[in-house]
Amino acid sequence: MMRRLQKIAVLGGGAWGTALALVAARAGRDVLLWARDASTVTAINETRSNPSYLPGVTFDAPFQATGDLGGAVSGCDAILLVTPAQTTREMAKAISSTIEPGTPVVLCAKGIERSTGALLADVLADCLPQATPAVLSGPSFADDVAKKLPTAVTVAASQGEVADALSAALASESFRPYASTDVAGVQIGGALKNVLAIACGAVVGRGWGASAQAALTARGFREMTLLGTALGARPDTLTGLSGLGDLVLTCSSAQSRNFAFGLALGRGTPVKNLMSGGKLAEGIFTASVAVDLGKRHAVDLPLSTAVDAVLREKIDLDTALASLMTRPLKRETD
Ligand SMILES: NC(=O)C1=CN([C@@H]2O[C@H](COP(=O)(O)OP(=O)(O)OC[C@H]3O[C@@H](n4cnc5c(N)ncnc54)[C@H](O)[C@@H]3O)[C@@H](O)[C@H]2O)C=CC1
Ligand SMILES: O=C(CO)COP(=O)(O)O
Repeated sequence: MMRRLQKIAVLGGGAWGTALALVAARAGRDVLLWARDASTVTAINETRSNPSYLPGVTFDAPFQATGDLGGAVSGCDAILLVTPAQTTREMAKAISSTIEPGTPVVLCAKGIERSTGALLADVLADCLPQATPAVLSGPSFADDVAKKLPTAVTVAASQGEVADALSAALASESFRPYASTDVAGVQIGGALKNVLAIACGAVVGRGWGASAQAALTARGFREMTLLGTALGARPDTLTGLSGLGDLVLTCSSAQSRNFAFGLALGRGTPVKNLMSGGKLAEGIFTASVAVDLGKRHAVDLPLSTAVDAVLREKIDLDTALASLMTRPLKRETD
């Protein structure tokens, strides 16, 4: 059995990093959060809150923040990496000289590296080979988690005992991790659901109705299943919390930033206005790389392709809908 993981470093001072630091602190761990922005470090240490990212939440369990990355990582038992997906490589490189061999690094971002098409665990294997990669994903809004609302997620590592130890380190009465060994499957569900949530938001924003929203969610799940299994995901992972569970959450709630992005798009906000600034919507980055992966693995991804084409302003939403509705008829499971 693995030893208890007591000292946890959380890298990333945004909404999800802060919520996960609270999760670990509630579970009785010693937590140090690293944030890039000095104002976040000061707010966490002096006001027990992170008003820029989690307004209205005062922490109910103790943890400290620091701006010293090496100091946060040095001597820790596990690292939760919670910066945006596209920063994974630079973050992994930045901690490579400090991390102890074998330390679990839990990928908490939801995305695929845009420049290479690599899953984030493969990015870690590439530039931080001394770490033990793990993934945490599932239906979990940072705000809900920070407010101690009941949440369940999946934690995967290729060695089951690592996944079990991480689950035990984070579990509390309001946060229930399920352990898995399907590292690829857990990553793919979390990445793809963001693209589909943009599409669902657009359907709602454009007023195309709840029937279309449900159809898109179900056909989106089909895309997730086809691409996921082509990339090595296990089907039972994709029907679990990190796949179907998260897809249902983000395809149905404007609390999702990806859904909210699509909603604004559907209501007529131009793509270029939505792209400039605003909240992080990881699906924007994942859409094009999902399409590339689909081509590479000969998997047809009509919904992700439509989202990508709309985001690139190659087609508008009405054209996207028309092209989806008039595709050649086919058997549902073909
Ligand atoms: N917010 C949520 O409900 C959930 C978010 N996630 C995932 O967690 C990841 C992070 O999301 P959030 O924390 O919500 O985003 P956020 O926008 O709230 O925070 C992002 C944080 O990353 C920092 N950051 C940005 N670029 C950086 C860089 N180059 N180096 C270091 N730090 C950098 C920002 O300063 C900020 O502290 C995303 O992949 C998201 O999909 C996963 C589950 C839930
Ligand atoms: O991943 C999430 C919930 O599981 C958060 O979704 P958004 O990034 O779309 O807000």
